[in-house]
Amino acid sequence: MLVLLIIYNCSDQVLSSRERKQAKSREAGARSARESAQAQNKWKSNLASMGSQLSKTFSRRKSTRQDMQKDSDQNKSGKDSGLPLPPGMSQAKAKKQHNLNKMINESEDDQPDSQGSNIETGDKRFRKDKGKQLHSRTQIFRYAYGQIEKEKALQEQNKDMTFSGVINMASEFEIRPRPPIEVHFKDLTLTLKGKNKHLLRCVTGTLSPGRVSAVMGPSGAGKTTFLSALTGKAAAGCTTTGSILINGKSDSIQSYKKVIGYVPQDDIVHGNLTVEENLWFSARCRLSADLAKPEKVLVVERVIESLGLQQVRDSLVGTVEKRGISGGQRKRVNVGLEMVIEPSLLILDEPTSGLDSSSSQLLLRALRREALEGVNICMVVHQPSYTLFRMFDDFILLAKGGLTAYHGPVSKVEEYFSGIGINVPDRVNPPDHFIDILEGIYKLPASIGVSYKDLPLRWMLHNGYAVPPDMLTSSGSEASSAGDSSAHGGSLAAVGPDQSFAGELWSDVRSNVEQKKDHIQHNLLASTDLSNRKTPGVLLQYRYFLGRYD
Ligand SMILES: Nc1ncnc2c1ncn2[C@@H]1O[C@H](COP(=O)(O)OP(=O)(O)OP(=O)(O)O)[C@@H](O)[C@H]1O
Repeated sequence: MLVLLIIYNCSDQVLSSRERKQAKSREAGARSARESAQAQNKWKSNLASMGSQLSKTFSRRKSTRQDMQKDSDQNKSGKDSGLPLPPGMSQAKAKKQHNLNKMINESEDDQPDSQGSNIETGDKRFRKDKGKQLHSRTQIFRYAYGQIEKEKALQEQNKDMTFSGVINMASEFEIRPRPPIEVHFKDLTLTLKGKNKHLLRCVTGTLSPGRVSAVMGPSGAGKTTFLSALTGKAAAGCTTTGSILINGKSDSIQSYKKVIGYVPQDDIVHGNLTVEENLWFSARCRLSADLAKPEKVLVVERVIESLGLQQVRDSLVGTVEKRGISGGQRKRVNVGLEMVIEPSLLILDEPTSGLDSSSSQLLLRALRREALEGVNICMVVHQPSYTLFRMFDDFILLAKGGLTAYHGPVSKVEEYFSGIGINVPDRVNPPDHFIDILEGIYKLPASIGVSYKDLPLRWMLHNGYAVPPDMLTSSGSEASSAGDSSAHGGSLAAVGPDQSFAGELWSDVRSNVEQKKDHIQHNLLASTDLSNRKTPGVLLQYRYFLGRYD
């Protein structure tokens, strides 16, 4: 008993001293990497300015060039002073030349040492050895921060680079681009079993790698349902029709679950762990098991850096009883948990809700950076500011009843709606205006001859999609029933008002039984893994769960 008490009392101290050591190594690694990056930048700029100075001087006199070379050689060997001047060179010119040579030598000295360059981004030896040379924590952190500094510089240089440009750059610098996942869905329809109620209807479109898509629409339109359908989680209790193609093949989306990140509306963080421990737990369990430790450190540090979590990395996330980090930081940790698994497809349900404008922008910038590596990102977002809205590539606007009112580039949405006579008034945020229309809050003028209930049908006809006969019979009335009824539950063919109480009860019971049955089937059916990633086994994951990170 006494021994147990001693162990219990000492365990906290052991852990905190380990954390202190870890923090020290990290700081040392980060400092060294930053100094190395600064030295490299200085060296590069010195070299560039010297290049121009040299070419000017060289072009002036050929004979001087020979002398300069001689002088430079002498300088390097330490015999630069007290020597007779070369014939034809004045004292002033010789002094200038001496300074130039000194600069060359200084900059060569400043160049990062062999160990530093050994662990820089894209170092082939390091990549081949998979980090075997890096033993100490400081070395590992130095590698990670060296890489992050380099990526930052590259990003700065290539602000306006396209996805394909980044892929080329990535291969040049040996940055791993993610295996791309393109999701194409056609006539995706989800009907609640037993109730014959549509939650999604005839949704057609494509989510492409390297793009960030925003899903918006009135409350209850089916945005969360759409995200769940994309990740293959909507099967329980629903009949799904239509097709989903992954990279052009009709494989199950579940086969790629190891490379799909899903951030639900609710928290998925562990309140009793620190921010860093949360991220490490996710990374260790879900990254490839054979990824070298320095690479894992790099992934985690990169996410901490890009989500602005440095200040709170060692803070407890917190629970209801024990207050931890702020709500906005907590949201970012939730996103970070899925970012550290290096997903190819990242689905997020309202990650910016409750965040102020600058935190939302920070988060979106971090996601845009992921997209540059080829990640396909799709997220539900509520009332984004105009600046935030313009940061998305694609826009999916859902109407009530799970129908699509628009799906295409953000840059084209206003053009499309103005084509049907709907113009965004001055100083009104376009997505807010379209959602107000779909809610029926903003009344469209009769002169344009379009009711808000017709917008999904308009979209289908505009794209030449097949329209279900019931929607065609009367352009307004059927679609309108989608809008109206969904206000009470999102149904096109919902339970009729004349249905008896017993009938309603029976359909509820049937629906519940169907949902439970599907849920069990869904959990039992194993799908073939096509993700090409081997994650740690259950036992190892359990070990990670029991211990904290090392
Ligand atoms: N399993 C289910 N059983 C019954 N109805 C469901 C089920 N899942 C979703 N719905 C209904 O489908 C409609 C769409 O729900 P969903 O959560 O997708 O809407 P949303 O657009 O994400 O809403 P919000 O913006 O308010 O979060 C809602 O009316 C909801 O009640």
